[in-house]
Amino acid sequence: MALQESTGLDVYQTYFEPTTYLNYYKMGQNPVGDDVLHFSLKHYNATFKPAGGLRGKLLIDIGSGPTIYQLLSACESFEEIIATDYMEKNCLELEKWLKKMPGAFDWSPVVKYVCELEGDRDKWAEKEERLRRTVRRVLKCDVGKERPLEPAVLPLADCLLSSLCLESACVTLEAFRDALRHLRPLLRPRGHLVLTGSFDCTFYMVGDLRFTVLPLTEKVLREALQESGFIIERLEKAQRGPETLLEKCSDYTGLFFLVAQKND
Ligand SMILES: C[S@@+](CC[C@H](N)C(=O)[O-])C[C@H]1O[C@@H](n2cnc3c(N)ncnc32)[C@H](O)[C@@H]1O
Repeated sequence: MALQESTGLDVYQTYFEPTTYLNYYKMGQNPVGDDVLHFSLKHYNATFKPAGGLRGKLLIDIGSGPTIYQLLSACESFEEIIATDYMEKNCLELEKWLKKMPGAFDWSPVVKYVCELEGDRDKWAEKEERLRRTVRRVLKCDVGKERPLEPAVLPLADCLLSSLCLESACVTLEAFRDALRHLRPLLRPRGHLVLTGSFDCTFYMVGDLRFTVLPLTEKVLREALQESGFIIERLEKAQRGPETLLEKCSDYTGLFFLVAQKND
């Protein structure tokens, strides 16, 4: 037990406000959100590119939060995507966008940016529709459990993706390793894990509220993946963008994007 809830208080359920968190992803308005978007979208684009990129039937996104940016490239190369989160409120916020409900977050600047990376900015509306068709379910998930998606029974995934989730969900290294161990059985043999996160981060703010993060180093990250039965194929890193340095909403020093393969 070393998740955020180990204090007895379920920090995410109690305090995390999806619409406030989404302010990070108003492109051009939040330097930290832009830092994350520019870095990760570039690497998602390269990872899921049509020629030689990862592809398959099922991709499961772990700890999606209220966000869809992480799925915009993958929706071109996977037949089905399942989004998941620990919080019902985040799942509802995702459903709002998927079902085009009033008040849904406007992802179009981010979708246009990804379409530009893919070579045709004008295809953004088509891509939004494709993603809405491809995300088949939004499920409850808890990486602290041996079976994170229980009671759902799913086929083995060809790819697991998780962005900025594990180091937020786990407050100790032991819990981080356990979470990787819990996720592994969801993946088919030789399936891929696409993981993004931050280095040396101890907190991030959502509005006025502070969320604790497990500070990761490259060494610790590599060891945890190896011990959990993953072989890292690619590890991309970037230092925190200079334009973010005055921002006090988080103390991360850099970002990582990795692709690893389940080793059996
Ligand atoms: C920093 S947000 C990341 C959201 C999104 N993936 C992104 O890239 O912006 C951390 C997410 O982890 C989720 N989370 C917290 N504890 C969790 C747990 N035990 N299992 C799964 N997800 C969890 C939170 O609900 C939240 O959506």
